[in-house]
Amino acid sequence: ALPPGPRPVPILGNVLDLQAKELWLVAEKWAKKFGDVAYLHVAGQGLVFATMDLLDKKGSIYGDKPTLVMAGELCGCDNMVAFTRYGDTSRRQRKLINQAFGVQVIPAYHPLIEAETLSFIRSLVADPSNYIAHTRRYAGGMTLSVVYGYEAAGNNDKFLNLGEECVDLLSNKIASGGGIVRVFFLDIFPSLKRLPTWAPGSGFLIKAAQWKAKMDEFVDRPYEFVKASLKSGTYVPSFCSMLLEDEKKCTPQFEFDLKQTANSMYSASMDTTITVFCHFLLAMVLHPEVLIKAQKEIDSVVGTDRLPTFSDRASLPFVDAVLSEVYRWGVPVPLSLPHRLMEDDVYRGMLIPKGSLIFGNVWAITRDETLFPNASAFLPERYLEKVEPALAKKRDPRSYVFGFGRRRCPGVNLVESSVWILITSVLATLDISKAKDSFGNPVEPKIDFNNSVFRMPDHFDCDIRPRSEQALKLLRQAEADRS
Ligand code: HEM
Repeated sequence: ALPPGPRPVPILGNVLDLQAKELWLVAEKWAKKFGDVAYLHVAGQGLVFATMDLLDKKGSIYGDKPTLVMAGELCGCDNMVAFTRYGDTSRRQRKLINQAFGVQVIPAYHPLIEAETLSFIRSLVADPSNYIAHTRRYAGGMTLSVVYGYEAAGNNDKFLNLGEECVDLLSNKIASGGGIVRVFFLDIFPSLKRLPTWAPGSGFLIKAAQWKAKMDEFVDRPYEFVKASLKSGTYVPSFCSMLLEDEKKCTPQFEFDLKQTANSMYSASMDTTITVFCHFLLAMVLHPEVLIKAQKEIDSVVGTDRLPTFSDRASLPFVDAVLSEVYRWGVPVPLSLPHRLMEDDVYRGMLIPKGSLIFGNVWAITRDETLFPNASAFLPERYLEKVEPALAKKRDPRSYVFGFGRRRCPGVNLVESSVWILITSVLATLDISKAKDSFGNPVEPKIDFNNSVFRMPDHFDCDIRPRSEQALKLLRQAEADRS
């Protein structure tokens, strides 16, 4: 039999069950009611919400991606790494990413990451309320630099703006998780894509053509920048320039792979990092006791005469616990990205049909009270407890917030370094608290989630300021040392 799930209506199935703005909240209820696998369908297309290691265990049959008519065929995103079908292309793409961001390569970027972190903190001090734009500049600027050798010109840079626009199009219009039904409608009735553009209800075709033009620009323009700078000899060494130097290797296929992969690395780095940083900020605003405890740890290990560096990490276990809890409590991608099952599978006697789309029910895992007592509370201390290695792995948010199996996020090594130094440096130099109204009373942050793929809080007010004169002096000093 199929796994259990909410009762479908005839023909259209569970369309109505999938309409929620924060679909992960509903998916958590399914996990409670139906267990670790819930099955739904939309006009026969199976959807599985899984809370356990289904996706990891049989990687070879769970590593595929769906062909999405809207995102792929109509909007030209089918060669983005997160959408490529499992096989030679996805293997070639992931090999390239590993060359850029494999665990052994990351230390080479430490100086760049430290410089970008410093510039991020400077921007936060100068203009604290624009923390989202600064984080985009930080994460996007870093990937633009590593991948294309391109230095972004401030927050208003043309490639950063293009990235912002296209990632938003992609996650909220073209391939949204919550708006899943919109995608499926076309995937289930693909003949709709042949509607003439004058036909009633065909507005989406015109939109798709506009979106495709934008997405093509997003893929082509930064790549053309590298090619042009290589030709004129003005290039700054980068992942692309390094691979393009060897002309013998530059077959059209290779260039196509490189261009797509470079774009995927750039596009995947921004909203993810913004989401994680916003959750960190929010946690600090709501939990001043955690902020103070983390600052004390940094002061006792690093002192106040220098900024933290990567070599301090092993001596800062509480800061590491804060980062783990930010991942778990914030859940940046709460339903992960869907995988496609390549053949029928039997799990605990239940049949999961070939072609089903499998969503990691990551939100439900993070709210599981047996793994995380008092799960909705922000409690970094839970990660300081010594537990059996197997349980520690199960509780480690890195086992699920970066996705699963053969499609697990290949940017994770970069994130582990860049987000760690980012929050450690912020804790060392800045104070974060609730915003104040005109009478000086603290204002509760207003939290809302309106992005369907990333659990990204809308902008909320908070107060960010230097911790002390000494912290400002250190920042100025570090800047002078770099220039
Ligand atoms: C805090 C930041 C990040 C988080 C939380 C995150 C999370 C994720 C998740 C949940 C997936 C889906 C995995 C799956 O389908 O099972 C994913 C895929 C991906 N991520 Fe990340 N990511 C982050 C940053 C980055 C960065 C900086 C890069 C740049 C290299 C990156 C590149 C990718 C790519 C290319 C994929 C598609 C992989 C594939 O389908 O084979 N991510 N990420």
